[in-house]
Amino acid sequence: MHNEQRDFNEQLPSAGTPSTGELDLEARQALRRVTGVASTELADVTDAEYRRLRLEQVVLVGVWTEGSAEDAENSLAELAALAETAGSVVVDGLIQRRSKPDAGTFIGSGKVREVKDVVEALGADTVICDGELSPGQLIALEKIINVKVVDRTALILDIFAQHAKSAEGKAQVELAQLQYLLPRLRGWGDAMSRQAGGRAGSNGGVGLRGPGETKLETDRRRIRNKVAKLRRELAKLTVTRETKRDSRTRNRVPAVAIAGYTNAGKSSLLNQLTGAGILVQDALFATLDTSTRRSRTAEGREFTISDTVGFVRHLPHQLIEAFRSTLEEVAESDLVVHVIDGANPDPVGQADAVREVLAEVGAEEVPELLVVNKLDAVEPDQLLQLRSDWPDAVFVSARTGEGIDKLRAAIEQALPQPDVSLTVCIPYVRGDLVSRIRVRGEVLTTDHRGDGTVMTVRVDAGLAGELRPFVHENA
Ligand SMILES: Nc1nc2c(ncn2[C@@H]2O[C@H](COP(=O)(O)OP(=O)(O)OP(=O)(O)O)[C@@H](O)[C@H]2O)c(=O)[nH]1
Ligand SMILES: [Mg+2]
Repeated sequence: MHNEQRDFNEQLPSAGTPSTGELDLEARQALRRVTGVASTELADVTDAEYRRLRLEQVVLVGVWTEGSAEDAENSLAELAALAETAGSVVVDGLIQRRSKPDAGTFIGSGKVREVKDVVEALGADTVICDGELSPGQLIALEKIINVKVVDRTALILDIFAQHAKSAEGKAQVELAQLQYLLPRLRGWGDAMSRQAGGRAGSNGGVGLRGPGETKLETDRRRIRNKVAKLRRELAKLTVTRETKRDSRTRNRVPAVAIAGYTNAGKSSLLNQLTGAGILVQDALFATLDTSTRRSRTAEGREFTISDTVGFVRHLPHQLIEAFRSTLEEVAESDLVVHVIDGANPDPVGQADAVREVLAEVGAEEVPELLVVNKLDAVEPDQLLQLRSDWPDAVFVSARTGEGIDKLRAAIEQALPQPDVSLTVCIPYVRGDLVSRIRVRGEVLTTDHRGDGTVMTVRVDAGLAGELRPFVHENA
């Protein structure tokens, strides 16, 4: 027990070190450093501090509780893609059919022995379970199988940690990791009883945090402090983001958000639409930071279009929570372009998963434009099926560019339309207003006169308000 605790403690900054930005970085890296997990000896792996998962040869284990065999296989195939994205080699995958996961060991105890045999035969060093397991289940499995056991949630958190780039993204991921970690710090049993002795006894005085306190309690307290600090940092970043968004709202530039399942081709589409040059990868969660580009409709009206983090089935709730401010941007956009990978075996299931997350962040009211992507790679039968499932969807290939013009037109159509018609006389010194009208609205007629330009225009309500002083009385 002592050894296990010591390991974890070494990975946190010591309490007395001055708090600087540098330390934060150090703390973050320290938390993820791999210490003592090179071997798969149980002694090294049973304390469940959040380690950077060093997954090499992995065996996947799933429980098939509902749906068809195909659904279960798709789910495991997705887990395999996640594991590969995290940098591991999948050596085997096993699914057990059960009415529900076993409370103690996730899969049935008989099956655990089989997994152990497979792990030994293949020389695997990690087992990844397709679900979110309780700390107890993870411990029980590790005890029997004798290698590291992690769950889907930890795997996704790890990929996010590897891919986070911006300060905000990193802070969001770290917050999610720590919240995942908190209930998983081990050693409850005897730690708590020692603790109780300390508290209730002579040690409960001034130095409450004295020698009677267990390592575990210290670790927990440090993590809680860190969580509070991250929350404060993120709150500040959220304010900045909101200020930006407010100024955009004031200017009433319509906002389009590209959302969808991970690897659906969201970044590829944004690149096609705007030449944005965003990283495209055949990897899950390649994009974690939203990037926004400006674009114009055929008539020259301006709008913004943003790429967002992809979704996945059973997206860890810690991540949804941590990425809430990012995801809320989707909720506040004027249009969600929901990109679907038409070549995936289960596009409908993926679309449902995306809509679930959208609803959870309050984006279900935003008009949705369905886009089926990867048209170049969809099998003819599946294409027929998709066209009948989603008759209103736009079918495109971000790779070949097919359908992109149609998509652009559909986006323009779905944007809020300028719907206030006015005749205005703009003095020649207010060229700025004329260009704003061109950017945000439509100019129907123009007539240059002595006192200025007389125009009949169609604009949004906000701009109409600004133009009120220039409304031409005897038009
Ligand atoms: N065949 C085909 N492949 C495509 C198409 N669009 C994108 N891809 C591929 O799909 C993979 C994922 O593309 P991305 O644009 O990175 O997808 P994303 O939705 O941004 O993914 P994440 O950011 O990881 O969630 C890449 O390998 C792309 O080359 C397409 O129209 N056809
Ligand atoms: Mg992307």
